[in-house]
Amino acid sequence: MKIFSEHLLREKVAIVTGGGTGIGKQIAQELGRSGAKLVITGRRKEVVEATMQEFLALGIETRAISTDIREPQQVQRLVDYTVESFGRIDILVNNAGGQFPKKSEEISPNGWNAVIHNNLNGTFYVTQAVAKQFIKQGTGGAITNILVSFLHRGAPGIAHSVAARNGIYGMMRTLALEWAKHNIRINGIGPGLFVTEGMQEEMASAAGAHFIEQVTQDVPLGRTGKLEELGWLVTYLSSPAAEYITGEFIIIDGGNSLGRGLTFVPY
Ligand SMILES: CCCCC/C=C/C(=O)SCCNC(=O)CCNC(=O)[C@H](O)C(C)(C)COP(=O)(O)OP(=O)(O)OC[C@H]1O[C@@H](n2cnc3c(N)ncnc32)[C@H](O)[C@@H]1OP(=O)(O)O
Ligand SMILES: NC(=O)C1=CN([C@@H]2O[C@H](COP(=O)(O)OP(=O)(O)OC[C@H]3O[C@@H](n4cnc5c(N)ncnc54)[C@H](OP(=O)(O)O)[C@@H]3O)[C@@H](O)[C@H]2O)C=CC1
Repeated sequence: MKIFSEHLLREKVAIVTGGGTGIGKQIAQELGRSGAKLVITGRRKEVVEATMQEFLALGIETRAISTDIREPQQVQRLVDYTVESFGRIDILVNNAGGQFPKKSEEISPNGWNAVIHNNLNGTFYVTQAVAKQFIKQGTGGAITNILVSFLHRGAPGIAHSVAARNGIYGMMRTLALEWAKHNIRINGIGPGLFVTEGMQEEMASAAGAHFIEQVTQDVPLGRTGKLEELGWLVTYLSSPAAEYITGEFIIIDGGNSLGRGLTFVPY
C-alpha cells in the first residue's frame, strides 16, 4: 500500500544502516518510494549490493557500501561516499544493531561489551559523522533511531541490549537539545515484534519455536507488526510533516507494552 506521495522526499538523500535486510530494508524502500535517494549499508557487501539491485529495479536511486558502524574510519567513508554520490545528506536511519539472548548472570564481559559497542558506540559514531555533514551543509536533517518497544519496561534475557538502547535514548534526547539550533531533529521508535530473518535467527531460535506465538498472545491488536508499518512511521518522522518533532520516542507494538490491561472491567 502506498501512503505517501512519491514527491514527499524528492531531492532528499537518506542513509539507512542495516538497510540490506529486514526492518532497515523495508524502511529504506519506503523512503525511496517517497522520492528519497538512498545509501544503504551493512557489514556484508554482497547483502547490501543485492538489495541495491532490487531497489534499482523498482526505480529507486540507490547506492550500497559496506560499513562496520563500530569503525569510525569506515563510518567517515560512508559519509564521504554519500556526499560524493549525491552531493548531500538529509536523512539518517540508525537501524543497525541487535543482541543475543542470555541470562544476565551468564553474559561474559566480552559479550556485554560486544552488544554495547555495536548498538551504542556504533550509533554514536554514525550520528556524529552525519550530523557534522548536516552542520556543514547548513540544511538541518532528520535522524531516526530504531530502538525497542520495551525500552523503559525492561526485557529479561537481553539486559545488554536494553542498556545500550537506553544509552541511545539518553544520547538522542541530549543531541536533540544540542543540535536544535542547527535544525537537526533526532527521534526514536520502539518496534514490538516484527518477523524478520534476523529476529528469527537471533531471538526465536534461542527462545524456542513458540516464541513468536507467545509474544503475539500478549499483543492487544492480536498480531505481529507489518514491516511496512515501520517504513511509514520513519518516512513520516523524516518528512516535513514532522518538522516540529524532536527528542521523541514512539512505540509501535500493537499495544504490547500496555500489557494485558486491567482484569476488572467496570461494565
Ligand atoms: C517483544 C519484542 C521482541 C523483539 C526483540 C528484538 C529483536 C531484534 O533485535 S531482531 C535483530 C536481529 N539481529 C540481531 O540481533 C543481530 C545480532 N548480532 C549482532 O548484533 C552481533 O553479531 C553481536 C553484537 C551480537 C556480536 O558481535 P561480535 O562482536 O561480532 O561478536 P563476537 O563473535 O566477536 O563475540 C563477542 C562476544 O559476544 C559473545 N556472543 C556473540 N554472539 C553470541 C551469541 N549468539 N550467544 C552467546 N554469546 C555470544 C561471544 O561469545 C563473545 O564473548 P566471549 O565468548 O566471552 O569472548
Ligand atoms: N525484528 C524485531 O522484532 C525488532 C528489531 N529491532 C531492531 O531493529 C533493527 C533491525 O532488526 P531486524 O531487521 O529484525 O534484524 P537484522 O538482523 O536483519 O538487522 C540487523 C542489521 O544491522 C546490520 N548490522 C549489524 N551490526 C552492524 C554493524 N556493526 N555495522 C553495520 N551494520 C550492522 C546487519 O547487517 P550485517 O550483518 O551485514 O552487518 C543487518 O542488516 C535492529 O537494531 C533490531 O535490534 C527492535 C525491536 C524489534
